[in-house]
Parts: sequence; structure tokens; C-alpha cells
Amino acid sequence: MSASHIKVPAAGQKIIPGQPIPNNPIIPFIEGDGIGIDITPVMIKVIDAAVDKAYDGQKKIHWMEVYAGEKSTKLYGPDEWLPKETFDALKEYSVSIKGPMTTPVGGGIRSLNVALRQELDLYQCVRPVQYFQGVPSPLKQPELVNMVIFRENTEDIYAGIEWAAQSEAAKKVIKFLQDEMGVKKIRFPETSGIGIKPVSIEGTQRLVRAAIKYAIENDRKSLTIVHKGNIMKFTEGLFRDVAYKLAQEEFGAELIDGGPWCKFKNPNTGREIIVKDAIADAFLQQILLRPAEYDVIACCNLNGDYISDALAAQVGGIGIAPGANISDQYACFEATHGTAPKYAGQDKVNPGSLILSAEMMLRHLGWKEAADLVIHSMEAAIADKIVTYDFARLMDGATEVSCSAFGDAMIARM
Ligand SMILES: NC(=O)C1=CN([C@@H]2O[C@H](COP(=O)(O)OP(=O)(O)OC[C@H]3O[C@@H](n4cnc5c(N)ncnc54)[C@H](OP(=O)(O)O)[C@@H]3O)[C@@H](O)[C@H]2O)C=CC1
Ligand SMILES: O=C(O)CCC(=O)C(=O)O
Ligand SMILES: [Mg+2]
Repeated sequence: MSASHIKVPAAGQKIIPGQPIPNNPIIPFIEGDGIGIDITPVMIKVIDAAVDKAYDGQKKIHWMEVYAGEKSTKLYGPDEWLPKETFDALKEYSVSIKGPMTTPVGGGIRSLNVALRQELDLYQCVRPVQYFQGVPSPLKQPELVNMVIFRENTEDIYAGIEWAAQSEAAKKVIKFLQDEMGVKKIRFPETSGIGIKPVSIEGTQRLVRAAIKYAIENDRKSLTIVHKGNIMKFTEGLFRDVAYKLAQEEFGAELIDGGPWCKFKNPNTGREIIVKDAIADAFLQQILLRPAEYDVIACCNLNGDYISDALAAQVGGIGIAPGANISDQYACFEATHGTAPKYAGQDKVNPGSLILSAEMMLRHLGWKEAADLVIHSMEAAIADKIVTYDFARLMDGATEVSCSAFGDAMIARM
């Protein structure tokens, strides 16, 4: 067994699900690879300042570093990408935040990000996409973009069940498909890699249920089920059908003009919530041309990955796109973007995405006042045109500042 490297902060208290949030919670964080080294300390500094200011020193997060990715291999040993004590800490302390982690393309290790989501069963990937006044955008009316993506986070082709072309395993699977399943459509069976796309009724139900509850609690006007069910009938098509059925059976939605669209009244506000669907390719053009028509989005894992970055681009890019991975017990907050390796260690990139992920975390803890301060100070810095390179290159008259200076500009405006 490898040595322990996690130092538990002496003064903090554990968050225990179902119990009130202590004033001094211990929050584990993973610094992350690549630009993790730049954005994570800035996020911590900004969040500490917001909490201190909002609660006059009465509340304080006790950050506890836990290790994954490249940093972990240096501490624990060359093959220790996700040590057991990291998993254990993320579970034990229940609310955490992480920087991005590298996944090599083609070969090498499988995604540590995906492994974490699977191991903790963080089945909801929640990514709000909203416009901040003054942010550069390719849209004429970016203020019309206000969506929240609920991406299924544990299933789909993203789960990484696949076999390399020409491997014994791929040959075996292809032979099984041909001999026992009557499959005749594999165009080049000798040289095909094979991937499996599991999409389940339970997995879809729990994700869509969470999305609809969110729509109710936040008085949103519609839920759009985004899928490619015309082509992948028994996976993406299943996702669509199960989502509609759940809206009807659990939330009392009634068909509109014979369906499949349906609607129900928000029990809290009496406002109608429309449940509709869109095929993923057409959806990607609609969100550019008619963003106001979309609100809460529910989709399978891979579609959610693509939609997240595409939508982020409409309101400033992935430098400012936050996210949360949530289960019924645990929550692990993380930016939408990756490790942007060419910028690593340059104190250059936008820390906004991770800061806004932490802002979601503050709201999750019920620390609304501190979360509001984060939003207001970011809006104020952007309004003063003090921005990192990604915004500066698209804005007239902007002052380009470093990653850490942007954090300081936020703190100065709290
Ligand atoms: N959850 C996670 O941990 C994720 C991990 N990854 C991993 O990250 C690695 C790199 O992936 P890659 O495809 O390059 O995608 P990245 O998201 O890392 O970066 C793509 C581009 O997005 C822009 N960008 C990203 N982050 C920021 C930021 N904070 N501020 C400003 N601009 C930013 C940059 O654009 P520009 O060049 O125009 O300046 C960058 O080159 C891969 O190994 C991938 O698997 C990817 C996504 C999520
Ligand atoms: O795990 C990775 O490397 C990529 C993950 C990703 O792009 C995402 O979850 O949005
Ligand atoms: Mg992605």
C-alpha cells in the first residue's frame, strides 16, 4: 500500500450529507494538470475572499489538497494516476472541486475525469451557460443564451468500452457479432476498432428526473431532450422515449396536439413547462440561430460534451464555462475546459471557468451571499474591460491581464 500524502486541515469540519453545512467545511481539491497549476490557486484566492467578505470572517473553507493525474504519479509512483486515498477522500468529504486532467489521444490511460465520475456515480453533469454583459460573442444577441445542460455522465460511448482494431479482443467481438448476432454491416471487419454504447432506462430516468426537478425549482420554461434517436434508435432513441415517458408519468405532463411534445404546470409557480425534443445536429444550428427557444437541456454523455463547448463559445468560450458533477450523495465541481497544455504555467489563461464552478459549489452549500459576490465581482471586472487574453483578443479597448491579475481584479471589486 502506498504512503498517505493527504494532510487533513486541523481546524476544519467534515460536510456530512443531510446535516447542516459547518461554517468551516473541509473541501478537497485536485489541482489538475496543465493550466490547473495556474487556475486552481486563483480560484482558491477568489473564493476565500468572497467567503470572508460575505460572512465577515464567520465562515471559511478549509481546503485539503488531494492528488490525481500527473502530480499524483510524482508523489505516489509512476502508475498511480488516481490513488485510492483520493477516491476515499472525495467520498468521505462529499463536496469537492477539481482542475482539469489530461487524457492522451489514441492509446495510454483512460480518462481520469471519466473514471472519477463513474467511481463516484456522479451521474449528472450540470453545465449552466449564461451571458455576462460585455463578454465578447459571435452572436448578435448573446444575452438570449440562457441554458443549463444536464449531460448524462456515466453511460454512452463515453464510458470507454472499446477494443483496438486488429486486437484479439476486437476480433472476438466482431466474430460474435457476425456469427451469433447476424451482423452483416461491419464494412471492414478485419481492421475495425469496436466501441459499445450502453444507454439504460435507469440511467436516463435519473438524469431526466434531475433536469425536470431543476426546471421546476428554478422556474424554467422548457426541457429539450437532445438526441440522435433517428439513427441510434435503441440508445439515443431510448433516451428520448424514456425522457418523455418520465415527464408524463412522474410529473403529470400531457401531450400537446397528440405528442410527442408535452407540458405540465410548475407546481411551485403555475407556469407551464414544455417538454420537447430536438435531433442533435439540427439542435446545434438552432442554438446559434434561435437560442431563446432553448432552456434546460437533457442529453446523453457524448452529445453533452460537444454541446457544452459549442454553447460556451456563444457566450465567451470555455474559459468561462463552469460545471458540476453531481450524484445523490456527492458533488465534484469542475470547469468545462481541459488542460490547455500550451498555456500551462504561464499565468495566462482565464480562471473564470473554475471560479464559476466554485461559485456553483458555494450555492450548493447554500452560501448564496458569497456566490453572489463572485458573480458581481466577475461582472464588474469584465465591465471595466479587465480581462484575460481570450477575451482581450476579441474586445476593443480591453486591458489584458494575467490569470492571477484577473483574480485580483475580481477581489478588488467585491
Ligand atoms: N474535465 C477535464 O479535465 C477535461 C480534460 N480535457 C483534456 O484536456 C487536454 C487538452 O484538451 P484540448 O482539446 O486541448 O481542450 P482544452 O479545453 O484544454 O483547450 C482547448 C482550447 O480552449 C481554450 N481554453 C481552454 N481553457 C481555457 C481557459 N481557461 N482560458 C482561456 N482559454 C481556454 C484555448 O483556446 P486558444 O488556443 O484559442 O487560446 C485552448 O487551446 C486533453 O488531454 C483532454 O482530454 C479536456 C476537457 C475536459
Ligand atoms: O476526460 C477528458 O479528458 C475529457 C472530458 C471532457 O471533455 C468533458 O467532460 O467535457
Ligand atoms: Mg468536453
